[in-house]
Amino acid sequence: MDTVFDYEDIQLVPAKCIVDSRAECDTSVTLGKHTFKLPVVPANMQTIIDASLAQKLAANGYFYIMHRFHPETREQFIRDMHEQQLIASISVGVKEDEYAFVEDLAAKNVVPDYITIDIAHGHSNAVIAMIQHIKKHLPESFVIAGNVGTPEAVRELENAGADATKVGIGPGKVCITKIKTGFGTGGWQLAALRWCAKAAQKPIIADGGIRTHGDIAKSVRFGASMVMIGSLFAGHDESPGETVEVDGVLMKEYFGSASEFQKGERKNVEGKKMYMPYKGKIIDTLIEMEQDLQSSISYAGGRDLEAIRKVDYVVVKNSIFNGDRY
Ligand SMILES: NC(=O)C1=CN([C@@H]2O[C@H](COP(=O)(O)OP(=O)(O)OC[C@H]3O[C@@H](n4cnc5c(N)ncnc54)[C@H](OP(=O)(O)O)[C@@H]3O)[C@@H](O)[C@H]2O)C=CC1
Ligand SMILES: Nc1nc2c(ncn2[C@@H]2O[C@H](COP(=O)(O)O)[C@@H](O)[C@H]2O)c(=O)[nH]1
Repeated sequence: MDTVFDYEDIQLVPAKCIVDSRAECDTSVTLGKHTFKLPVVPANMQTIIDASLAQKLAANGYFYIMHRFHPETREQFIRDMHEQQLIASISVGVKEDEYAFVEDLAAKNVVPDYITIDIAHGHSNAVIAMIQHIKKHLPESFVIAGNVGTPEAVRELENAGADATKVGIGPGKVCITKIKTGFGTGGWQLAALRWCAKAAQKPIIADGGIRTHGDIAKSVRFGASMVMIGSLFAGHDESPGETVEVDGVLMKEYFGSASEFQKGERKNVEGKKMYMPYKGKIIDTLIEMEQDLQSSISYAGGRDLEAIRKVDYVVVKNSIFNGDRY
C-alpha cells in the first residue's frame, strides 16, 4: 500500500457546477432491495439506537441497524417493524445461541430484511460460518459482515456470501482498540477504506472516525456506499444514552459496545464512555447532513452521489481546520 492518510488530511477538488440549486442534488442510495435518503446509518450501539428511533428512521426513509444487546427482543422487533410495513434490520453475534436464533426465525418465517454480523474482528472463521448459516436459513436477508480492515478480509467475506462488508477496526470515538492492542485502522481509516474498496465487488460500509459532515462525502469518494456513524449521532433527544447535567450543561452518555458499561464486566475491554453535548432533535442533524451532502454533490459537479466518486483530491496533512479546532 502507498501513503496512508485520514479524513482530516484530504480535501476534495471542486468541479464545475451543473445545478442551479443544491436542492436539485440527490443524496439517496440503494442498498439491497431498498433506497434510502442518505448514505448514512447510525451505529448499531446501545447509546445510539433503540426500537423507537429505528421505527422513526425507517418511517422517514433512513437506513438503520438495530443493535444486538437485548437479544430476546429481536424477534418481536422484526414482527413489529413488518406490521408497520417498515424494513427490519437487526444485528447478530457469532456465539452458539445466535445459530439457533437464525434457525428459529427461519422456522417461523420471520425474515429480517437486513442482518448485520457485528463482531470486532470480522476476518475470522466464526464470521464466515455465520454468513453461511444465515444464507442457508434466511437467503432473502441482506447480510452485512464485519468489521474488517484489509482487502483480503473483504474478499473472503464476500466470497462466503456477505452482501456488504463493514470496514473499520479501531477508528471510533469511544474505541480504545488501537491503544489496548496496537492494531487497527485508527488514524488511517480513509486510506484503509480506499484499499478495501479497490478489492470489493459488493458495497462497503465505512464504519467509524466520521467527525464532520464533509467526512461523509470523503467516504463516498474513497469507495463507501454507506457510512456508519456513532459519535455524531450521540447526544440527541432520541439517543438512548442517559442524560446528565455537567456544570449546568446538558450532556448525554455514549459508550463503546466493548466497554465495561456494555459488557457489565472488565474483561477484554476495548471501549470507553464519554459524554456528548446535548444536540436537540436527530431529524435536524439528518436534514443538515442532507443539505451538506447536496452541497458536496454540487461541488463535485454532478447531481447525485456518483459525481463525488470521480472527483480529484489532494492530500494536505492536517489541513482541514487550517490549524484551528472548534
Ligand atoms: N469496530 C471496531 O473497531 C470494534 C468494535 N467493537 C464492538 O464491540 C462489540 C463486541 O465485540 P466482540 O468482542 O467481537 O463481540 P462478542 O463479545 O460478542 O464476541 C464475539 C465472539 O468472538 C470472540 N472474539 C472477540 N474478539 C476476538 C478476537 N480478537 N479474536 C478471537 N476471538 C474473538 C469472542 O470470544 P472471547 O471474548 O472469549 O475472545 C466471542 O466468542 C461489538 O459490537 C463490536 O462491534 C469492539 C472492538 C473493536
Ligand atoms: N474499538 C471499539 N470500537 C467500537 C466500540 N463500540 C463501537 N465501536 C465502533 O465505533 C463505531 C462508531 O464510531 P464513531 O467514530 O462514529 O463514534 C461503531 O460503529 C463501531 O464500529 C468499542 O467498544 N470499541
